Amino acid sequence: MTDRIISWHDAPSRPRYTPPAGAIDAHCHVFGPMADFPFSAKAKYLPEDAGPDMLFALRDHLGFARNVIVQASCHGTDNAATLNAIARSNGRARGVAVVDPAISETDLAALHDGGIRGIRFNFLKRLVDDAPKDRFLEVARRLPEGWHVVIYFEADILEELRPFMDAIPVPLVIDHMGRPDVTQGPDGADMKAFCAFLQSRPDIWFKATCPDRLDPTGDPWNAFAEAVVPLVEEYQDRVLWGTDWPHPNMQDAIPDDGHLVDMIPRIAPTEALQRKLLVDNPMRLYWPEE
Ligand SMILES: O=C(O)/C=C(\CC(=O)C(=O)O)C(=O)O
Repeated sequence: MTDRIISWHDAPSRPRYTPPAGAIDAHCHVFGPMADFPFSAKAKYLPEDAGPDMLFALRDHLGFARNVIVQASCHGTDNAATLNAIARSNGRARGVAVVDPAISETDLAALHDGGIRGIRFNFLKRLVDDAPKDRFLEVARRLPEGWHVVIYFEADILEELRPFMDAIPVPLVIDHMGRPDVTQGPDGADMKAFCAFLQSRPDIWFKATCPDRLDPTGDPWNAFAEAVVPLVEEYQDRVLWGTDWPHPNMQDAIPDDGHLVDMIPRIAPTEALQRKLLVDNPMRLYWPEE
C-alpha cells in the first residue's frame, strides 16, 4: 500500500445551524502525523496526515467546543496519535482506544490518565483481520471504572453479535446505529431490529452519525433524516452525534462537514433534543465529573 488517501473536504462550508454552547463532536479521528505516529502494518488504508491542529480548526469552524476522538483502525492498537491529540486539546478532547485484549491493568490506567474513557471493538471485515469475541469479552470485564465499549458492526450481523454484546457488563455505544439501510425508512427491517436491540437494555447508546456513509441518495441525505429522527426522539437520553471527520474511506463521496452539521436540526428538531444530543449525553459519558 503506497498511495496515501485524502477523504476530507478541503474547504467545508460554515454551517447554517449553530450548535449550543459546549457542543461535542463525539465521533472523529486523527491520522498521524505519520512521521511521529506511524500507521499500523496491518492498516487497510493509508491516509494523508490529519492531525490535531486540523481537527481543532474544524471544531472551531463548525462551532463545536470539544471532541471525542475514536482510534481508527489504520493506527491499530497503538493509541499514541489519539493520546497526542487529546494531550494537545487543553482538556477539550477525550477518546476511545483500540487495545490488544491482553492489555495490562497498568496500561489501561495509563490510557485513563491520557483521557481515554472506552474501548472500541470493530467487526468490519474490510477494516480488521479478526475480531475475537472471547478475548474482547475478557477485557470488557476488567475496564477502568466508568468506561464503556464502542462497537462497530454492519446491520447484517446484529443478531449474530447479540449473545456477545448481551454479555458485556458495561454500557455499549453503537457506531453509526450499526449501519442500517436507511432507505428502508423508519419502519424498515434494519431500523426495527436496531430498536429492538436498544429496548433490550437501558445502557445501549448509539451515534446518529454518518448520513454520508448510510444514505446512498446523497447530500442532503433525506432518507437518513427520515429514518433517524424518530430514533433520536425515542431514545433521546442515549444518543450521540459526531462528524466522523476525516471520513476514512469516503474519498469517493467526501461530505461537506458544514452540511453534516446542518443535518442536526433535521434529526433533533427541538432545542431540548439538540442539547441532549450535543451536550448533556456526551458529557455524561466522557466528562461525568463536570
Ligand atoms: O470512521 C468510521 O467510523 C468508519 C470507518 C473507519 C473506521 O471506523 C476505522 O478505520 O476504524 C469506515 O467505515 O471505514
